[in-house]
Amino acid sequence: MKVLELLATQQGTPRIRLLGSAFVAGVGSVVLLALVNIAAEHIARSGYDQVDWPLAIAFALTAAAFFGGEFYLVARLGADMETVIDQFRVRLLNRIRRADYAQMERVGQERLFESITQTTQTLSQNTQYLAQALRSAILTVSVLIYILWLSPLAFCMVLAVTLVGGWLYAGLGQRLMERYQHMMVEEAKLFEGITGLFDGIKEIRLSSARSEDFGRAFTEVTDRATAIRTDVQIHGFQQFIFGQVAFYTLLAVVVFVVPTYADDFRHEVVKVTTAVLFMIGPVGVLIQTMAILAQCNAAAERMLALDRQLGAMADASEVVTPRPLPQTFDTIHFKGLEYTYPAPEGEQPFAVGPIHLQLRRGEIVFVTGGNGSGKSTFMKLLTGLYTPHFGKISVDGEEIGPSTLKAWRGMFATVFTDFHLFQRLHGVPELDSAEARQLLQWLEIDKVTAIDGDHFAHINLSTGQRKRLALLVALLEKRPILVLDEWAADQDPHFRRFFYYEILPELKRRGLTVIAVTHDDHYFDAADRRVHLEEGQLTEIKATRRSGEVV
Ligand SMILES: Nc1ncnc2c1ncn2[C@@H]1O[C@H](COP(=O)(O)OP(=O)(O)OP(=O)(O)O)[C@@H](O)[C@H]1O
Repeated sequence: MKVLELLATQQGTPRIRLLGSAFVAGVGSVVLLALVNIAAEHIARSGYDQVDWPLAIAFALTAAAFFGGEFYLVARLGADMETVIDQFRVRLLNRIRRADYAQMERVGQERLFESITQTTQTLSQNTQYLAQALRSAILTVSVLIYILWLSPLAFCMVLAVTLVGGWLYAGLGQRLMERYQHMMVEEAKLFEGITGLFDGIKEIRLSSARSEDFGRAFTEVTDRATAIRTDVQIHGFQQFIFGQVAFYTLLAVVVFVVPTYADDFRHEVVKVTTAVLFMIGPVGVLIQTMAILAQCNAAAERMLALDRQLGAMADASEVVTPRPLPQTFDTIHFKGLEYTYPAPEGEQPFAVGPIHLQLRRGEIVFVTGGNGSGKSTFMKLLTGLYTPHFGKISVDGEEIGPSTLKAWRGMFATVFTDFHLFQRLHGVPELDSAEARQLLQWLEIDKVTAIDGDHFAHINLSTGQRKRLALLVALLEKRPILVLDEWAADQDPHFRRFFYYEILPELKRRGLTVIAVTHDDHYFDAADRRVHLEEGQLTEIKATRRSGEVV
């Protein structure tokens, strides 16, 4: 059971607690059943004249222990399950934070998002059914043990029918589970389709051909999802009917078959039949919750598989002891850096490099190149998001390896084209509110937002304004190298000029090294150097500074 495996990942002793309360509930149920049978036997033998107080008190005490154990079992399982889901969600998110970026890109964010949210939701919504299924399983096993005590032959036959029935039932369950997993995959595609509709609503509105094509494709996806969902329901019901048939077969075996082989069974037949009837409730609940249990099991399996998958994707820097790099540097060397994307068979993969480049502290370097020339890939290589397949990076002669990778990444503050602006200033060391206010004014953004404690008052702004806030965060991070990817593209002409001729020189004066991807050929003279990418190959371009100096 993957659910129990998942439960075992929780710190503390949830399994021992569960087994303890399960034992109390199981033993309690059998003693209750035995007391009822003993009382009935007394009445049958001696008639009824007054309440059998010792038996009645024993019944009341056992019932109290039984219900107490059951209550604890159900309540604890719910609480333990919630805790384990919470711990596991945090564990998965931590694994994502520490996973290799390139591998994460390959897996795809939607898949990870869907896996984490859907599986935790399935488990969280069904914890009460899980507890009921566990309680029913315990009662069933306890009653079977009681039947063994009453009549070994009846037990063997009941067990044989239960095992054969259980085996066939499990086979049906396996088929149900496969279909359920298939259904989850189809539903994930459905979810992706809906996300695509909202994300691409402009593109869809503007092209009726695209809109119709999208509609057709989406209908195919929903049809498939509906068909597999119906199939899951049919298989779930088939399994339910089979469970009922198996139960009545069990009763028939007790009443018609066992007495044929055991002469003295007539003394026990009523007790065994009572015991089998006592099982009706728990077995019924087990049957009803089996489909839910299968869903929870599939969800738990996906969570465990995701955990293993993310564990195997751990970033190289996470498995070694990190070492710091000097706070300042003079030169950075890139020697023969190469990176190739995996490509489908028969297709030419896109490759960047070999790149040979030397960066000096305090330089403003522009990176130019046409669309798809590899600028963003180069930026990811440069900042350590991608690990080069060949070549090396060294800072003042010290080669970057897994142990210095974190420190290397820590040298960069970035604003990528697909940047994300967090409302809270995560990771900004000792926020100086006077400096933050000055930066807000300098970046001409103080009229539309403010910094309130450790977060921005508003971030629901235009892309250009949000980019200014992202730049502000990057500057507050106080890293020696600032990487900007087409930062000025969303700024108005006034602020674009201000950025190239005021902001960049001021950052240089403050000692920052700036590496900026840009298409703004009017402002190429704002850079100290320009490197150009074409089909992944980097070359240095002789540039003329504003002053007329050729560099
Ligand atoms: N995640 C990826 N997986 C596979 N190939 C990729 C991936 N990202 C980029 N590529 C390939 O690398 C090429 C260069 O992409 P890159 O984003 O680096 O170019 P770019 O110069 O930044 O382009 P643009 O100016 O359009 O943003 C793309 O054309 C694509 O073929």
